[in-house]
Amino acid sequence: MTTSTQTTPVKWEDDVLVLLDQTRLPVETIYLQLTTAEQVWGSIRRLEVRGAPAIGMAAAYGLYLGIRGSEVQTYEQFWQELNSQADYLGTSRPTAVNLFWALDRIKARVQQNSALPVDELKKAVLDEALAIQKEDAEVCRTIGEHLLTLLQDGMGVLTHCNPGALATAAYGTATAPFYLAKERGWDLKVYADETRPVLQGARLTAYELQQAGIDVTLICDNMAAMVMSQGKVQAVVVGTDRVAANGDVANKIGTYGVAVLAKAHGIPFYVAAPLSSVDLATATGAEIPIEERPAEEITHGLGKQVAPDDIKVYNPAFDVTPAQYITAIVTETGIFKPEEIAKSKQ
Ligand SMILES: CSC[C@H]1O[C@H](OP(=O)(O)O)[C@H](O)[C@@H]1O
Repeated sequence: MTTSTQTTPVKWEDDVLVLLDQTRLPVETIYLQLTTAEQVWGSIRRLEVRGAPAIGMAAAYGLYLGIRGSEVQTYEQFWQELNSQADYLGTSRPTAVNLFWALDRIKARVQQNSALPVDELKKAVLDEALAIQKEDAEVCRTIGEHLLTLLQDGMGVLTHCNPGALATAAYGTATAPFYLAKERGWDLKVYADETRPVLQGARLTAYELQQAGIDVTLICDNMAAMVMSQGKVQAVVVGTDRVAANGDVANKIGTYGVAVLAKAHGIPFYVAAPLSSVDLATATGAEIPIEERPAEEITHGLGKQVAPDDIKVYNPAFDVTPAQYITAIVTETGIFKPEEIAKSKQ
């Protein structure tokens, strides 16, 4: 199902979790071999694996790595160990709800099979992790099909951060229509915001779309208004880390500003959201936990000091775009007005 031009960020091979180290792209292609939950926790925290669906997939495999060597004998002991490992992995990053969704899904599978011996419960954990990854590729492709109905051949489309194949099992969420458009011979012109501070747009989106032969142009974040005013962009499509029940959307820092600009220029602003990112238990965006990251990501952003020693820094990794700025949220179940996002799960 995956096209050969896409890079796979997460693989389960020979009983080892293999992650493409996204901190080294686009200069180096390095694969990490992980065998413990602690290693997975560190990889998620350091952004070696990142992007909401990919974080969920990695955590799912991490949960298996955390319990596979356990010597517990009874279901009760296994359940306790599973919960302890899941709680630990859940502390790696706070904003992308896919992390918690994946861990909860595995716990539910174990609960449903509580009569099985421990060895078979372990196998069920791995099977569920594999299923999560397989389904994600299908989900992303379906989101892409829906998004394509909102776009037209020849359009300019702006995106922010990396909601791409590198963030998912395949296709990406917001980038899925770009891959599908390419398959159909359409000519979409993608504008990728570089996405400060750690440049996922420049390092990852520009890289993966270029690798796939998709027409992509890299711009600095502060060029989006100019590009829109010049009529180069007819739609914005972004990903998300969590959608609240009222249609507010958390995504990479800077997304809110792009949404305001899009509204000011009369450009539709679409959010691609797998249902694993839709969190109806969180009422509004104000309740979404926003990760704050180390000051060094700003003061030494490109491996070089670019700010004075001991400067005060504020580094929120995400912002919340209020529902009023969002034209539609696109999930695998269809296209929804933000205020009607609950219908996506019915
Ligand atoms: C489809 S992935 C959603 C999301 O993940 C990114 O965050 P990060 O790279 O920090 O994990 C970004 O917000 C993308 O839009």
